[in-house]
Amino acid sequence: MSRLEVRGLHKSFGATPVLRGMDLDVPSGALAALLGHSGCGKTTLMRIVAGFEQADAGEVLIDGRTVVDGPAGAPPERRRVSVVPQEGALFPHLTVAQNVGFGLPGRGPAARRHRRERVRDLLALIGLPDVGERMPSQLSGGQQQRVAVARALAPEPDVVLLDEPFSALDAALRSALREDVRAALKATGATGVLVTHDQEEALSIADLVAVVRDGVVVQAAEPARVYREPVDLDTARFVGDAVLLPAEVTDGVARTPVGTLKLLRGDHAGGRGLVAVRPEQFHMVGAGRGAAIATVDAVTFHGHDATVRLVIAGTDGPGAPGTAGQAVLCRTQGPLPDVGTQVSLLVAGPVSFFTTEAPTQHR
Ligand SMILES: Nc1ncnc2c1ncn2[C@@H]1O[C@H](COP(=O)(O)OP(=O)(O)OP(=O)(O)O)[C@@H](O)[C@H]1O
Repeated sequence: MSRLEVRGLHKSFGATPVLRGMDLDVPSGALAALLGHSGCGKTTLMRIVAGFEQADAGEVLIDGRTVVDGPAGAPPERRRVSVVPQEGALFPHLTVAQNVGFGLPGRGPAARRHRRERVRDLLALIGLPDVGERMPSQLSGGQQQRVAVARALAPEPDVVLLDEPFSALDAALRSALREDVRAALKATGATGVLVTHDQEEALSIADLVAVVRDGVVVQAAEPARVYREPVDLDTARFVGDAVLLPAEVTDGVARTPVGTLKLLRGDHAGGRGLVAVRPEQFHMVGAGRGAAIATVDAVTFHGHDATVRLVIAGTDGPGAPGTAGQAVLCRTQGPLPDVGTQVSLLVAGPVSFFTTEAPTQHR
Protein backbone atom coordinates (compact mmCIF):
# COMPACT_ATOMS: atom_id res chain seq x y z
CA MET A 1 0.00 0.00 0.00
CA SER A 2 1.38 3.43 -0.87
CA ARG A 3 -1.08 6.23 -0.31
CA LEU A 4 0.38 9.68 -0.94
CA GLU A 5 -0.77 12.44 1.40
CA VAL A 6 0.22 16.07 1.02
CA ARG A 7 -0.88 18.27 3.88
CA GLY A 8 -0.71 22.04 4.05
CA LEU A 9 2.42 22.37 1.95
CA HIS A 10 3.92 25.85 1.73
CA LYS A 11 6.85 26.97 -0.39
CA SER A 12 8.09 30.42 -1.38
CA PHE A 13 10.97 31.36 -3.64
CA GLY A 14 12.29 34.57 -2.11
CA ALA A 15 9.25 36.71 -1.39
CA THR A 16 7.08 34.89 -3.93
CA PRO A 17 4.75 32.24 -2.49
CA VAL A 18 4.37 29.31 -4.90
CA LEU A 19 2.64 26.68 -2.76
CA ARG A 20 0.10 28.17 -0.36
CA GLY A 21 -1.13 25.32 1.80
CA MET A 22 -1.45 22.56 -0.78
CA ASP A 23 -3.42 19.44 0.14
CA LEU A 24 -3.63 16.29 -1.96
CA ASP A 25 -4.60 12.73 -1.13
CA VAL A 26 -3.86 10.03 -3.70
CA PRO A 27 -5.12 6.57 -2.75
CA SER A 28 -2.71 3.66 -3.00
CA GLY A 29 -2.28 2.47 -6.58
CA ALA A 30 -4.24 5.37 -8.09
CA LEU A 31 -3.00 7.69 -10.81
CA ALA A 32 -3.61 11.37 -10.09
CA ALA A 33 -3.21 14.12 -12.68
CA LEU A 34 -2.15 17.57 -11.54
CA LEU A 35 -3.75 19.96 -13.97
CA GLY A 36 -3.08 23.67 -13.92
CA HIS A 37 -1.81 26.70 -15.78
CA SER A 38 1.89 27.25 -16.19
CA GLY A 39 3.50 28.52 -13.01
CA CYS A 40 0.79 27.36 -10.59
CA GLY A 41 3.23 25.18 -8.64
CA LYS A 42 2.83 21.66 -10.07
CA THR A 43 6.53 20.98 -10.62
CA THR A 44 7.43 22.53 -7.27
CA LEU A 45 5.11 20.07 -5.54
CA MET A 46 6.68 17.16 -7.43
CA ARG A 47 10.18 18.32 -6.56
CA ILE A 48 9.31 18.56 -2.87
CA VAL A 49 7.75 15.07 -2.87
CA ALA A 50 10.85 13.68 -4.63
CA GLY A 51 13.19 15.44 -2.22
CA PHE A 52 14.82 17.79 -4.73
CA GLU A 53 13.40 20.87 -3.06
CA GLN A 54 12.74 21.81 0.59
CA ALA A 55 9.30 22.82 1.80
CA ASP A 56 8.82 25.77 4.12
CA ALA A 57 5.97 24.11 6.01
CA GLY A 58 3.57 21.21 5.70
CA GLU A 59 3.93 17.46 5.43
CA VAL A 60 4.15 14.68 2.89
CA LEU A 61 3.39 11.10 3.89
CA ILE A 62 3.83 7.96 1.82
CA ASP A 63 2.12 4.89 3.13
CA GLY A 64 1.84 6.68 6.47
CA ARG A 65 5.60 7.40 6.63
CA THR A 66 6.44 11.09 6.98
CA VAL A 67 8.92 11.90 4.22
CA VAL A 68 8.56 15.70 4.42
CA ASP A 69 8.06 17.54 7.67
CA GLY A 70 8.44 21.27 7.05
CA PRO A 71 11.97 21.94 5.85
CA ALA A 72 13.11 18.54 7.18
CA GLY A 73 12.67 15.32 5.28
CA ALA A 74 13.89 11.83 4.52
CA PRO A 75 16.80 11.61 2.07
CA PRO A 76 15.48 11.30 -1.51
CA GLU A 77 16.95 7.81 -1.97
CA ARG A 78 15.02 6.55 1.06
CA ARG A 79 11.61 7.82 -0.04
CA ARG A 80 10.82 5.09 -2.58
CA VAL A 81 9.83 7.78 -5.07
CA SER A 82 10.82 7.65 -8.76
CA VAL A 83 10.65 10.46 -11.27
CA VAL A 84 10.03 10.38 -15.02
CA PRO A 85 11.07 13.78 -16.37
CA GLN A 86 9.92 15.51 -19.56
CA GLU A 87 12.59 14.22 -21.90
CA GLY A 88 16.28 13.50 -22.21
CA ALA A 89 16.27 11.44 -19.07
CA LEU A 90 18.36 8.49 -20.22
CA PHE A 91 22.12 8.20 -19.75
CA PRO A 92 23.39 8.44 -23.35
CA HIS A 93 26.54 6.34 -22.74
CA LEU A 94 24.66 3.34 -21.26
CA THR A 95 22.63 0.75 -23.16
CA VAL A 96 18.88 0.61 -22.69
CA ALA A 97 19.23 -2.40 -20.37
CA GLN A 98 21.92 -0.63 -18.33
CA ASN A 99 19.68 2.44 -18.09
CA VAL A 100 16.72 0.41 -16.82
CA GLY A 101 18.86 -1.54 -14.36
CA PHE A 102 20.79 1.51 -13.17
CA GLY A 103 19.13 1.82 -9.77
CA LEU A 104 19.16 -1.90 -9.00
CA PRO A 105 21.83 -3.63 -6.91
CA GLY A 106 24.11 -5.78 -9.06
CA ARG A 107 26.81 -7.17 -6.80
CA GLY A 108 27.07 -10.94 -6.77
CA PRO A 109 25.62 -13.50 -9.17
CA ALA A 110 22.16 -13.63 -7.53
CA ALA A 111 21.71 -9.84 -7.66
CA ARG A 112 22.96 -9.73 -11.25
CA ARG A 113 20.48 -12.45 -12.23
CA HIS A 114 17.66 -10.60 -10.47
CA ARG A 115 18.63 -7.38 -12.23
CA ARG A 116 18.71 -9.10 -15.63
CA GLU A 117 15.27 -10.61 -15.06
CA ARG A 118 13.78 -7.38 -13.77
CA VAL A 119 15.10 -5.42 -16.77
CA ARG A 120 13.74 -8.05 -19.14
CA ASP A 121 10.31 -8.02 -17.46
CA LEU A 122 10.10 -4.22 -17.47
CA LEU A 123 11.11 -3.91 -21.12
CA ALA A 124 8.36 -6.43 -21.94
CA LEU A 125 5.90 -4.50 -19.78
CA ILE A 126 6.51 -1.27 -21.71
CA GLY A 127 6.28 -3.07 -25.05
CA LEU A 128 9.99 -2.96 -26.00
CA PRO A 129 11.27 -6.49 -25.31
CA ASP A 130 14.07 -6.41 -27.90
CA VAL A 131 15.86 -3.11 -27.42
CA GLY A 132 17.99 -3.89 -24.34
CA GLU A 133 21.31 -3.81 -26.18
CA ARG A 134 20.61 -0.61 -28.12
CA MET A 135 21.89 2.82 -27.16
CA PRO A 136 19.26 5.49 -26.31
CA SER A 137 20.20 7.47 -29.43
CA GLN A 138 19.01 4.52 -31.53
CA LEU A 139 15.46 4.86 -30.16
CA SER A 140 12.63 7.22 -31.14
CA GLY A 141 11.46 9.87 -28.68
CA GLY A 142 8.45 7.77 -27.70
CA GLN A 143 10.60 4.67 -27.17
CA GLN A 144 13.01 6.66 -25.01
CA GLN A 145 10.11 7.81 -22.81
CA ARG A 146 8.95 4.20 -22.45
CA VAL A 147 12.44 3.25 -21.32
CA ALA A 148 12.46 6.16 -18.86
CA VAL A 149 9.23 4.79 -17.39
CA ALA A 150 10.75 1.29 -17.13
CA ARG A 151 13.78 2.74 -15.35
CA ALA A 152 11.53 4.61 -12.91
CA LEU A 153 9.59 1.41 -12.13
CA ALA A 154 12.69 -0.80 -11.75
CA PRO A 155 13.38 -0.22 -8.03
CA GLU A 156 9.70 -0.96 -7.21
CA PRO A 157 8.90 2.55 -6.01
CA ASP A 158 5.84 3.33 -3.92
CA VAL A 159 5.23 6.54 -5.86
CA VAL A 160 6.09 7.45 -9.46
CA LEU A 161 6.09 11.14 -10.40
CA LEU A 162 5.67 11.88 -14.10
CA ASP A 163 6.41 15.48 -15.05
CA GLU A 164 4.82 16.08 -18.45
CA PRO A 165 6.41 12.90 -19.80
CA PHE A 166 4.56 13.04 -23.12
CA SER A 167 4.82 16.73 -23.91
CA ALA A 168 7.51 16.40 -26.58
CA LEU A 169 5.60 13.74 -28.53
CA ASP A 170 3.08 14.12 -31.31
CA ALA A 171 -0.64 13.60 -30.61
CA ALA A 172 -1.04 10.01 -31.89
CA LEU A 173 2.09 8.79 -30.09
CA ARG A 174 1.06 10.56 -26.90
CA SER A 175 -2.25 8.82 -26.69
CA ALA A 176 -0.79 5.33 -27.31
CA LEU A 177 2.02 5.93 -24.86
CA ARG A 178 -0.18 7.26 -22.08
CA GLU A 179 -2.42 4.21 -22.24
CA ASP A 180 0.64 1.94 -22.00
CA VAL A 181 2.16 3.94 -19.17
CA ARG A 182 -1.11 3.79 -17.26
CA ALA A 183 -1.19 0.01 -17.78
CA ALA A 184 2.44 -0.34 -16.62
CA LEU A 185 1.73 1.65 -13.46
CA LYS A 186 -1.34 -0.43 -12.74
CA ALA A 187 0.60 -3.66 -13.32
CA THR A 188 3.20 -2.68 -10.73
CA GLY A 189 0.69 -1.22 -8.24
CA ALA A 190 2.67 2.02 -7.90
CA THR A 191 0.83 5.21 -7.00
CA GLY A 192 1.31 7.76 -9.77
CA VAL A 193 1.20 11.52 -10.03
CA LEU A 194 1.22 13.00 -13.52
CA VAL A 195 1.80 16.68 -14.21
CA THR A 196 0.09 17.89 -17.35
CA HIS A 197 -1.25 21.00 -19.09
CA ASP A 198 -3.42 18.83 -21.25
CA GLN A 199 -6.97 18.50 -19.96
CA GLU A 200 -7.83 15.69 -22.32
CA GLU A 201 -4.83 13.73 -21.08
CA ALA A 202 -5.81 14.33 -17.45
CA LEU A 203 -9.45 13.40 -18.00
CA SER A 204 -8.68 10.30 -20.03
CA ILE A 205 -6.04 8.49 -17.99
CA ALA A 206 -6.22 9.68 -14.40
CA ASP A 207 -8.25 8.12 -11.61
CA LEU A 208 -8.20 11.47 -9.87
CA VAL A 209 -7.81 14.95 -11.36
CA ALA A 210 -6.41 17.63 -9.06
CA VAL A 211 -6.93 21.13 -10.41
CA VAL A 212 -4.16 23.41 -9.14
CA ARG A 213 -4.45 27.18 -9.04
CA ASP A 214 -2.11 29.66 -7.34
CA GLY A 215 -0.43 27.01 -5.24
CA VAL A 216 -3.49 25.21 -3.91
CA VAL A 217 -5.60 22.31 -5.13
CA VAL A 218 -9.00 23.86 -5.80
CA GLN A 219 -10.71 20.59 -6.68
CA ALA A 220 -9.63 16.95 -6.55
CA ALA A 221 -12.10 14.36 -7.76
CA GLU A 222 -12.62 11.68 -10.34
CA PRO A 223 -12.38 13.05 -13.91
CA ALA A 224 -16.11 12.90 -14.71
CA ARG A 225 -16.95 14.78 -11.53
CA VAL A 226 -14.44 17.56 -12.22
CA TYR A 227 -15.83 17.88 -15.75
CA ARG A 228 -19.51 17.75 -14.83
CA GLU A 229 -19.40 19.51 -11.49
CA PRO A 230 -16.54 22.00 -11.61
CA VAL A 231 -16.09 23.65 -8.26
CA ASP A 232 -15.97 27.20 -9.62
CA LEU A 233 -16.21 29.22 -12.78
CA ASP A 234 -12.47 29.16 -13.50
CA THR A 235 -12.40 25.37 -13.21
CA ALA A 236 -15.45 25.10 -15.50
CA ARG A 237 -13.61 27.17 -18.09
CA PHE A 238 -10.26 25.45 -17.64
CA VAL A 239 -11.40 21.83 -17.75
CA GLY A 240 -13.07 21.32 -21.11
CA ASP A 241 -15.07 23.86 -23.11
CA ALA A 242 -17.87 25.67 -21.34
CA VAL A 243 -20.53 28.01 -22.63
CA LEU A 244 -21.28 30.53 -19.92
CA LEU A 245 -24.78 31.96 -19.97
CA PRO A 246 -26.38 34.58 -17.77
CA ALA A 247 -28.90 32.98 -15.44
CA GLU A 248 -31.35 33.82 -12.74
CA VAL A 249 -32.03 31.10 -10.20
CA THR A 250 -35.35 30.78 -8.45
CA ASP A 251 -36.88 27.70 -6.84
CA GLY A 252 -33.88 25.52 -7.74
CA VAL A 253 -34.00 26.12 -11.53
CA ALA A 254 -32.11 28.56 -13.74
CA ARG A 255 -33.80 30.83 -16.26
CA THR A 256 -31.37 31.35 -19.11
CA PRO A 257 -31.31 32.50 -22.75
CA VAL A 258 -31.81 28.88 -23.76
CA GLY A 259 -34.70 28.16 -21.46
CA THR A 260 -35.20 26.97 -17.93
CA LEU A 261 -32.44 24.56 -16.95
CA LYS A 262 -32.13 22.05 -14.15
CA LEU A 263 -29.24 22.59 -11.73
CA LEU A 264 -26.71 19.97 -10.72
CA ARG A 265 -26.94 21.12 -7.16
CA GLY A 266 -30.32 22.26 -6.00
CA ASP A 267 -29.07 23.99 -2.87
CA HIS A 268 -28.44 27.44 -4.35
CA ALA A 269 -30.11 30.25 -2.48
CA GLY A 270 -30.99 31.88 -5.79
CA GLY A 271 -30.05 35.11 -7.48
CA ARG A 272 -28.18 36.10 -10.59
CA GLY A 273 -25.07 34.45 -11.96
CA LEU A 274 -23.79 32.26 -14.76
CA VAL A 275 -24.50 28.69 -15.75
CA ALA A 276 -21.81 26.57 -17.44
CA VAL A 277 -23.16 24.41 -20.24
CA ARG A 278 -20.91 21.89 -22.02
CA PRO A 279 -21.15 22.13 -25.83
CA GLU A 280 -22.30 18.51 -26.08
CA GLN A 281 -25.30 19.38 -23.90
CA PHE A 282 -26.73 21.54 -26.70
CA HIS A 283 -28.95 19.75 -29.20
CA MET A 284 -30.34 21.12 -32.44
CA VAL A 285 -33.88 19.82 -32.67
CA GLY A 286 -36.89 20.23 -34.93
CA ALA A 287 -38.66 23.57 -35.07
CA GLY A 288 -40.85 24.16 -32.03
CA ARG A 289 -39.22 21.40 -29.93
CA GLY A 290 -36.44 23.50 -28.37
CA ALA A 291 -36.39 26.33 -25.88
CA ALA A 292 -34.61 28.90 -28.05
CA ILE A 293 -34.31 29.80 -31.71
CA ALA A 294 -30.74 30.27 -32.94
CA THR A 295 -29.01 31.12 -36.20
CA VAL A 296 -26.07 29.01 -37.37
CA ASP A 297 -23.03 31.26 -37.51
CA ALA A 298 -20.18 28.84 -38.26
CA VAL A 299 -19.54 25.10 -38.55
CA THR A 300 -16.17 23.49 -37.81
CA PHE A 301 -15.85 19.84 -38.78
CA HIS A 302 -13.42 17.75 -36.66
CA GLY A 303 -13.92 14.30 -38.23
CA HIS A 304 -15.38 12.47 -35.22
CA ASP A 305 -17.77 15.36 -34.54
CA ALA A 306 -18.31 19.03 -35.35
CA THR A 307 -18.65 22.30 -33.48
CA VAL A 308 -21.49 24.56 -34.51
CA ARG A 309 -21.45 28.19 -33.41
CA LEU A 310 -24.92 29.61 -33.00
CA VAL A 311 -26.31 32.99 -32.09
CA ILE A 312 -29.56 33.08 -30.15
CA ALA A 313 -32.27 34.87 -32.09
CA GLY A 314 -35.05 34.61 -29.52
CA THR A 315 -36.65 32.36 -26.98
CA ASP A 316 -39.35 29.80 -27.51
CA GLY A 317 -39.96 29.53 -23.79
CA PRO A 318 -39.59 31.43 -20.53
CA GLY A 319 -35.96 32.56 -20.95
CA ALA A 320 -34.24 35.42 -19.16
CA PRO A 321 -34.85 38.84 -20.66
CA GLY A 322 -32.46 40.34 -23.20
CA THR A 323 -31.25 37.02 -24.55
CA ALA A 324 -30.96 37.60 -28.29
CA GLY A 325 -27.39 37.88 -29.59
CA GLN A 326 -25.92 35.41 -27.08
CA ALA A 327 -23.45 33.06 -28.83
CA VAL A 328 -23.27 29.36 -27.92
CA LEU A 329 -21.24 26.38 -29.12
CA CYS A 330 -22.88 23.07 -29.88
CA ARG A 331 -20.91 19.85 -30.42
CA THR A 332 -22.73 17.44 -32.64
CA GLN A 333 -22.26 14.14 -34.43
CA GLY A 334 -25.47 14.61 -36.37
CA PRO A 335 -26.14 16.19 -39.76
CA LEU A 336 -24.43 19.55 -40.17
CA PRO A 337 -26.67 22.59 -40.67
CA ASP A 338 -25.89 25.27 -43.25
CA VAL A 339 -24.57 28.60 -42.06
CA GLY A 340 -27.39 31.12 -41.85
CA THR A 341 -30.16 28.60 -41.17
CA GLN A 342 -32.28 28.80 -38.04
CA VAL A 343 -32.52 25.89 -35.64
CA SER A 344 -34.30 25.19 -32.41
CA LEU A 345 -31.98 24.59 -29.43
CA LEU A 346 -32.39 22.35 -26.42
CA VAL A 347 -30.08 21.79 -23.43
CA ALA A 348 -29.93 18.22 -22.15
CA GLY A 349 -29.03 17.44 -18.54
CA PRO A 350 -28.41 19.63 -15.52
CA VAL A 351 -25.89 22.47 -15.42
CA SER A 352 -23.66 24.12 -12.84
CA PHE A 353 -24.58 27.56 -11.54
CA PHE A 354 -22.09 30.07 -10.22
CA THR A 355 -23.40 33.14 -8.50
CA THR A 356 -21.91 36.47 -9.44
CA GLU A 357 -23.49 38.19 -6.48
CA ALA A 358 -21.08 36.86 -3.85
CA PRO A 359 -17.43 35.71 -3.83
CA THR A 360 -16.84 32.38 -5.63
CA GLN A 361 -17.44 29.50 -3.26
CA HIS A 362 -14.71 26.85 -2.89
CA ARG A 363 -15.70 23.41 -1.75
N1 LIG B 1 14.19 27.41 -8.02
C1 LIG B 1 13.34 28.42 -8.23
N2 LIG B 1 13.69 29.69 -7.92
C2 LIG B 1 12.83 30.72 -8.10
N3 LIG B 1 11.59 30.59 -8.59
C3 LIG B 1 11.18 29.37 -8.92
C4 LIG B 1 12.03 28.20 -8.76
N4 LIG B 1 11.35 27.11 -9.16
C5 LIG B 1 10.13 27.56 -9.56
N5 LIG B 1 10.04 28.89 -9.41
C6 LIG B 1 8.85 29.71 -9.72
O1 LIG B 1 7.74 29.14 -9.05
C7 LIG B 1 6.57 29.22 -9.83
C8 LIG B 1 5.95 27.85 -9.98
O2 LIG B 1 6.81 27.04 -10.75
P1 LIG B 1 6.46 25.53 -11.10
O3 LIG B 1 7.57 25.03 -11.98
O4 LIG B 1 6.18 24.76 -9.88
O5 LIG B 1 5.13 25.72 -11.94
P2 LIG B 1 4.37 24.68 -12.87
O6 LIG B 1 2.96 24.72 -12.46
O7 LIG B 1 5.05 23.35 -12.83
O8 LIG B 1 4.57 25.36 -14.29
P3 LIG B 1 4.82 24.65 -15.71
O9 LIG B 1 3.52 24.01 -16.03
O10 LIG B 1 5.14 25.82 -16.59
O11 LIG B 1 5.94 23.69 -15.57
C9 LIG B 1 6.98 29.86 -11.16
O12 LIG B 1 6.67 31.22 -11.11
C10 LIG B 1 8.48 29.67 -11.19
O13 LIG B 1 9.11 30.69 -11.91
